[in-house]
Amino acid sequence: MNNHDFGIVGLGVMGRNLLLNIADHGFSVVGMARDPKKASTLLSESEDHMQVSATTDPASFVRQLKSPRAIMLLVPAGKPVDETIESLLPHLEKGDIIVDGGNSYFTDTDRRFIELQAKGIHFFGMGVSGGENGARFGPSMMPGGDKKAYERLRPIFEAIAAKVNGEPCVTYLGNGSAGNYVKMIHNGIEYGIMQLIAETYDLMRKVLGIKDSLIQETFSSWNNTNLKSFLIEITGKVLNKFDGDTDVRLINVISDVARAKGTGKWTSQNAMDLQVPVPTIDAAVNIRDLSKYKDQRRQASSKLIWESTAHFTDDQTEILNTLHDALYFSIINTYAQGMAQLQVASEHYDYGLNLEDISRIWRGGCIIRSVSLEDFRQAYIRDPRLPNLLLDDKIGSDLSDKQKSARSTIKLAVDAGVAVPAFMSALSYFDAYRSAELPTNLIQAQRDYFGAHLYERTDSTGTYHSIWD
Ligand SMILES: NC(=O)C1=CN([C@@H]2O[C@H](COP(=O)(O)OP(=O)(O)OC[C@H]3O[C@@H](n4cnc5c(N)ncnc54)[C@H](OP(=O)(O)O)[C@@H]3O)[C@@H](O)[C@H]2O)C=CC1
Ligand SMILES: O=C(CO)[C@H](O)[C@H](O)COP(=O)(O)O
Repeated sequence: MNNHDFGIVGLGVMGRNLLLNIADHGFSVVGMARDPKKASTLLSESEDHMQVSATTDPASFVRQLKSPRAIMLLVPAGKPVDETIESLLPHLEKGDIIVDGGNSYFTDTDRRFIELQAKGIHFFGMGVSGGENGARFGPSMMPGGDKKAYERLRPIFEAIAAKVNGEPCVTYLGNGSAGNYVKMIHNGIEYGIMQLIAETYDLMRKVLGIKDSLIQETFSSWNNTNLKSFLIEITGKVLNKFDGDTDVRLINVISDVARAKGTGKWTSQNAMDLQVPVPTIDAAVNIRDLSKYKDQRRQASSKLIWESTAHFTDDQTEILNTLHDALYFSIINTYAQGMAQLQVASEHYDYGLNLEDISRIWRGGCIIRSVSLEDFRQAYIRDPRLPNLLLDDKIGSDLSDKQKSARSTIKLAVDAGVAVPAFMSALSYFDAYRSAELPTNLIQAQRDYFGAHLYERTDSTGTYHSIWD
């Protein structure tokens, strides 16, 4: 049998669900897993109307696909991707297409493209977002690279993508590794927003002393405001889950040691390389790292004492409104940082990104989907080369109105001694970005003092050195 339209290697959370989604849309599919149990799980989850087969053998997998073959990889990033490609290569023919749908590092995608091009195999990276449910019922997908190869598979991806107002949340994004790069930034923004939500929850429980049920109700109700988004929605649901064994809210028995697969760290590392500040994403990565020092944090908690001096006179509803606006302000600042990184990266790597397209395909299906994405889309329609969302008149004036809430929230946290690094970094980013003058003239002078590194003057061109003593 060699009649399947599409094949996926890696039948874990993403691969299995994406394959079932594709089959649900009338395409015939084959999956490959090394573990036979995963192959049989795919078959057991497929429905009568679907044409699905599964195998553990690369040769049989490739044989079952129509030529030229369309194969997607959904295996962990790094070595597993190279190993999987190696296992398939002996069975492939020129003209076949491999799509890497995992969270691969973008430079790996560039390398693989060159290696596979030399063998006549089309290869492109396509970030996929939406988790388990998104993969099964409509993800957001971020393809880049080999445009002709993408065009051949476009009908499949458009059919399975999430739809917003009938528009599919997938579009060709740009050259080379653009697809994996854009997904990396998506995840960096995801880290920032998740950290901001976690800090909001911390302020509610530790500073405002709000009981669990009201915290849960508050997040749920915020999903009916301008904060409406997937991450706010699931926060309400997460906080409403009770532990079957202990009858307490599950959140209260989950360890605070946070794990990470690396895409947030990559965003920060690459931002430093490109000299684009993304402080809220950096803060989110830092706190996940700090969370791992549980023993040290325990010791420090009994040594480094601070008695809260926080006091508030506003009633609870008013304080929660302030917190709401502070969170909104900080989330928009986080998107602004990630989008600014995309704008710079687009030039630097010659991706040719269109930020309106990216905002459009992030409106549905993905983890950072939110109602604000439509506002960003409109901002990029007004100015496709907008260097920073904060410079858009509408977004800028909205944030200027909300900044007061961010300031009072941070004051409250500082007085209470509760860490809010993401809130602080978002406000500092905003304040630094809106400063026509920064104190970095002093840094220039110091550099010239100790290292004759030269400085520029505000009143004339050229570079200068002074004898400072
Ligand atoms: N989970 C999520 O929410 C999301 C994940 N992603 C990305 O998608 C990719 C897949 O993630 P996910 O489905 O969650 O991962 P899972 O761990 O659930 O599944 C990955 C599958 O890859 C196979 N695999 C593991 N190691 C190797 C290897 N060395 N060679 C070949 N196959 C291997 C395994 O199957 P077997 O051992 O049977 O071969 C496994 O089932 C990753 O890059 C991830 O970062 C992207 C978006 C969301
Ligand atoms: O890509 C994703 C969502 O968009 C994945 O869920 C991602 O792997 C989560 O990252 P981490 O494990 O580092 O929190």
